[in-house]
Amino acid sequence: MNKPPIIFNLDLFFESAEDTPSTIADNLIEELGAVTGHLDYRHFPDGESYLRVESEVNGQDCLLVCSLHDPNPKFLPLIFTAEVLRELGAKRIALVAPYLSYMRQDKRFKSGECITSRHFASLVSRSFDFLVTVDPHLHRYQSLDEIYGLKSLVLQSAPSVAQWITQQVYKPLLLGPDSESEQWVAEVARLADAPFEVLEKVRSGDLDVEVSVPHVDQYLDHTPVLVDDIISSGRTLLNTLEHLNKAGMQPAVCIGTHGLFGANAWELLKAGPTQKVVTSNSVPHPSNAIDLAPALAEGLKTWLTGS
Ligand SMILES: O=P(O)(O)OC[C@H]1O[C@@H](O)[C@H](O)[C@@H]1O
Repeated sequence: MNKPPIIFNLDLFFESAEDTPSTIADNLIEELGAVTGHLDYRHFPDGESYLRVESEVNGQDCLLVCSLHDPNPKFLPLIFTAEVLRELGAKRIALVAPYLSYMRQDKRFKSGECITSRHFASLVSRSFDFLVTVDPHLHRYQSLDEIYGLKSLVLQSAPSVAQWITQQVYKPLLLGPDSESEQWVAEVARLADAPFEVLEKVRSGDLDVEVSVPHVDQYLDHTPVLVDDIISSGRTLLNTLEHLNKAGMQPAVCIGTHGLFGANAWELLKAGPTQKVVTSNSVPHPSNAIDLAPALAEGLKTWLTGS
């Protein structure tokens, strides 16, 4: 019989005690009947990393769970862990990154800009055998294969999001804030059996976003549900909320698959004309309400039982 996979929760080293704890790794251990991997990770006085694998990994599949928000401080420890596991004889090494960072700069918009998505992908691909993620920000890329050189599995949050909406929202009207969001909102609407509209957004800077007023007259008795893949500065949702409010719609429910909540985005959104702000647990946060572990576990089972 195959030995159970070993799951290392890298998030443990990057969350302070006050933060919302990451639930994905624990839930996956349960769903997959996996074993908890133990690492000793700390910093030397000069800031360099010390890392020791305390579990026996020889011949075993190892899964590294790492929510890749705030990716820069996590990246070196992540790569060091994968490399030492390989040296210690791990059979295969998977990166479980429910939120996959560095997908948004997919083009050189101004001369000299670094297309960070490509270089991040190439670095990750050197150290891992497999990558599983949820709703990566595929805008100009059609698939991860365009930039990643390893086997990958992309899962959709739509079934889990649709289930949450069906259970929690009365008469929902699903709204995507821009054309990029159509891919998510259309699928969620289909699964939740609800109507949807996609609005128009013009972004003229990191914090400068304008969203068109939608034609919502026929939906005034519906609960608007804004669905997007990422909440970062929150500007896209805040702008949309403002317009919906002016158009006389009820306070909206906001759903972001990945809640990054930069600066004061969370406070601003909570204070805005919104009923509720909800995210998946891809990034640990008080807004987490949608568990992605069951979907990730299903995807990982296929990889674990494959050759
Ligand atoms: O407006 P913020 O929250 O900064 O950014 C999130 C938006 O930026 C896009 O790339 C995402 O798809 C989402 O619509």
